[in-house]
Amino acid sequence: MDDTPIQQLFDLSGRVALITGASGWLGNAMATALAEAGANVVVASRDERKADEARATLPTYKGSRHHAVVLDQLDEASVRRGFEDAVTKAGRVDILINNGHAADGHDLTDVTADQFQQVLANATGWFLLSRQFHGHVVHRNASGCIVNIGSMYGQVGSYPDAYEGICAASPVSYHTLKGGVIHMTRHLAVYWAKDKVRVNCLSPGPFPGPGVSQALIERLKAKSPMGRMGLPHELKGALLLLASDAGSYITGLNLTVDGGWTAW
Ligand SMILES: NC(=O)C1=CN([C@@H]2O[C@H](COP(=O)(O)OP(=O)(O)OC[C@H]3O[C@@H](n4cnc5c(N)ncnc54)[C@H](O)[C@@H]3O)[C@@H](O)[C@H]2O)C=CC1
Ligand SMILES: O=C(O)C(=O)C[C@H](O)C(=O)CO
Repeated sequence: MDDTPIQQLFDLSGRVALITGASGWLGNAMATALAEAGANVVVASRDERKADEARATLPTYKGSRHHAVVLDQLDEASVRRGFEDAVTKAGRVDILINNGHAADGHDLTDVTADQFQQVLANATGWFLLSRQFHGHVVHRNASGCIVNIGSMYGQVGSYPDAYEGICAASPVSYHTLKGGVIHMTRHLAVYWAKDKVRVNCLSPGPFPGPGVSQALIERLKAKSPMGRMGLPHELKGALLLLASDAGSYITGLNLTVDGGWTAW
């Protein structure tokens, strides 16, 4: 019986966490959660300046140090270089958060094959980064964990009139991507469990950022059992459960944080 006190189970002191898209709306909150739990955070972004700005906002505890690397998940060479750069700067990587994404604005009627493929390519990038991370952990004979950021829209479709008259409907390519990411999580979890690499998915519900119109927020609120939108800090607890020793026996899970959206 391990009698580690509960406070220490969530403690990430001394660990290194790499997070993609950390300059974004939810990425910044999740990077902050990792830093607040004591981790050394490596902020990855396509843009060097944005990565460094996001790094500079993170709190430090007990001598933790944060770093910034450039990584475009749609470019295989950039994924490889970005990960190597993270290892060079931080010494190693223990936790990988696949969070970055860019969806197209097109729906069923007008999306082209190239646009659709481009969105699905985000899953390829997450897979390549995960595979490199897995190799790194195995090479060090260590343990590690991956958290993929899914979506409620990887589990349920959006209702057809949700966006009508307000903006383009939630894109079909994005829904396909997120469903794929949730299932890739399960597949990698099963294969890599023996290598002490846990793989889980954290799927947010509606967490509209500053650019989302009030009209759409009202529509989404009307559908949400809790009657309100999620706030970025409300992902922190779930992220730390999956990324810390508190979740040591959890792998292959899709943990949904959606105010009840997918419950009905
Ligand atoms: N905001 C929401 O309501 C929800 C968000 N999510 C998921 O949460 C994650 C974060 O979303 P938000 O913070 O809202 O989005 P955001 O647009 O604010 O941030 C996304 C970040 O990903 C980065 N990114 C885009 N393409 C990239 C690439 N090729 N390589 C590396 N980084 C790239 C962007 O630069 C940006 O920093 C995404 O995976 C999204 O699908 C899921 C459900 C709901
Ligand atoms: O990005 C997702 O996945 C969403 O669930 C999107 C939000 O619900 C939304 O449309 C408001 O940001």
